[in-house]
Amino acid sequence: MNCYIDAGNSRIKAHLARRSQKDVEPAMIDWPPATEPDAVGALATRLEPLLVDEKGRSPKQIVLASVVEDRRREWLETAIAEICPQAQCRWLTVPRKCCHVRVAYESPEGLGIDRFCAMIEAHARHGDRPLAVINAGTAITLDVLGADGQHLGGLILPGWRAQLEALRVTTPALGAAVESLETGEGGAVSAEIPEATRRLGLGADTATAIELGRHWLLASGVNQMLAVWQERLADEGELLAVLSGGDAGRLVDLIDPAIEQRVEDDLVLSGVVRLARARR
Ligand SMILES: Nc1ncnc2c1ncn2[C@@H]1O[C@H](COP(=O)(O)OP(=O)(O)OP(=O)(O)O)[C@@H](O)[C@H]1O
Ligand SMILES: CC(C)(CO)[C@@H](O)C(=O)NCCC(=O)O
Repeated sequence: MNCYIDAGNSRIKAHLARRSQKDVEPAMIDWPPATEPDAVGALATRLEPLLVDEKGRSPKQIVLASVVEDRRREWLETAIAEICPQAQCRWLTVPRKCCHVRVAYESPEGLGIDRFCAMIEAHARHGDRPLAVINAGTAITLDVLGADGQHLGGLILPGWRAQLEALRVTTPALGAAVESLETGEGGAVSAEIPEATRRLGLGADTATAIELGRHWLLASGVNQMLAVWQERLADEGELLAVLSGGDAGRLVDLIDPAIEQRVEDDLVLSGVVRLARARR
């Protein structure tokens, strides 16, 4: 039995699998807060149900794809060693080329492993046409692939929560409005925006102005980028936008219906499994 882990900045996703298993069934946990005095212990408690199955069996090999800083990487390594000391950990790195995808970065190791895994999985699923692979996580990344698997490069944008966090830190006087959006009342604010206001795109109170601001920032950036690359790659076929990540459902609502689009929730973790099993 192997375990595949996608360690993102907000959450950790894991899939416990037998070698022959095809479907990826992700389980998800949050990182312990930075203020947690026993971060490793707290992480091990959260992680154990993901690593040990109902019969008490744990994996022989744990394959990890991580985009977090060294400190949380060490927490993860130590927590895993506590839960299943016999398991061998294998940290994936980005190769120049694998699974028919060739990385645009001059130094492939500089590219996020989550972006690479999402690209190889999207290309394996839809590789006969150009793709925009969009990962709407803590950061939103958007990578363009030619129909032949050549990565043409990408964009990194602050994600939904990160945009609020930036305003909270840099403009403290907006704190109350930001907090109303962050604490879930934000969901209510955004749900209560009347359809006409949504289309006009202007807020007449601070929380709505912030909510519509991030709506339009992402909608205009992403749609403009998709329109440009749809046109540039027209000779290779119609561009398909493949979305994954915690905010994929929100982002897909903002994408121009003229662009073909699909939400595929398990994209990164499936790509982790694909990369781990690939012959290189
Ligand atoms: N329960 C939740 N916990 C954390 N984030 C959530 C939750 N529900 C929705 N989200 C949204 O999902 C986003 C995180 O998505 P995801 O879990 O895919 O990111 P990640 O893989 O941890 O981050 P990244 O890969 O960008 O480092 C958050 O920015 C937030 O807006
Ligand atoms: C951009 C994020 C944070 C998105 O998860 C991750 O892919 C990452 O840390 N990337 C490294 C930098 C890069 O991809 O250029």
